[in-house]
Amino acid sequence: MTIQTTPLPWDRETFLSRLQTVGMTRYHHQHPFHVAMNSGQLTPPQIRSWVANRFYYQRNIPRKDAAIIANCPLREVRRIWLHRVSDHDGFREGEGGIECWFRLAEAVGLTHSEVQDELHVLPGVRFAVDAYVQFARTKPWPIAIASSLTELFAPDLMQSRLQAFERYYSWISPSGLDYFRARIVQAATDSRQGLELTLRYCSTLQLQEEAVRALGFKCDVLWSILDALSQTATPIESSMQQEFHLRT
Ligand SMILES: O=C(O)c1cc(C(=O)O)c2c(n1)C(=O)C(=O)c1cc(C(=O)O)[nH]c1-2
Repeated sequence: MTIQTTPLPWDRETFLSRLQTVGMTRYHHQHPFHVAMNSGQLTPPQIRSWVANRFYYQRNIPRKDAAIIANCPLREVRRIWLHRVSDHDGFREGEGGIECWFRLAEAVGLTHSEVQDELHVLPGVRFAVDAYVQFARTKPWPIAIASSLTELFAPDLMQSRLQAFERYYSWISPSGLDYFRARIVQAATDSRQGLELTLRYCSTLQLQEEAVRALGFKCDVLWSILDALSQTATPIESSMQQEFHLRT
């Protein structure tokens, strides 16, 4: 008779280091689009395109977080997660991260309505973001929480983005960058909470391995957004080019 033994879960340090390895090797800070952006090489139309497309990500984050809350039967976890929805949506008109993103959009020369109506959102960006929301709707909530852990790596990237924008893209009004200033602090809190929940509730080896895969999946989501932006001559670029050709 063979006795089936359940493999032991990783200890906390091993689990943490597996998660960190995924982030360090696959996070979108290394994508050529980000490297070009943070070294001042993007044109105004490319910046506009990034802002208009990233808006689609921003507006879907609270839907993703609401899906996690809906799937989680533990009120102590829901209590921790709930602020993420209002951080982005605000408590009233004119507040919250999405509103800040609209201000960034206006600062780079986009109108409120073209952003709101998603006029410039690329198919690849839509597919990637929708996949993230669907992932949160359909996966066990601790796994969906683990997929948010890219945020562990976001504050450093946002800090260098902020410096790059102030240095290379001075045509953008500094008040347009408030989203990043606020988010550097929020992302640090969010990722700390997400990490504690992941380490506590992904308590079997199977869940731990799935959490590491979830983080890889999320890196792919963010990477695909930038791939789509890199490979497409966007409507924003085309209209700007037409304007340019008319003037010259
Ligand atoms: O600009 C960025 O590079 C970046 C990255 C990430 C991330 O790593 O997931 C987020 C954000 N920004 C962000 O603004 C944000 O609100 C956010 C929420 C989440 C999430 O998965 O719950 N990630 C991110």
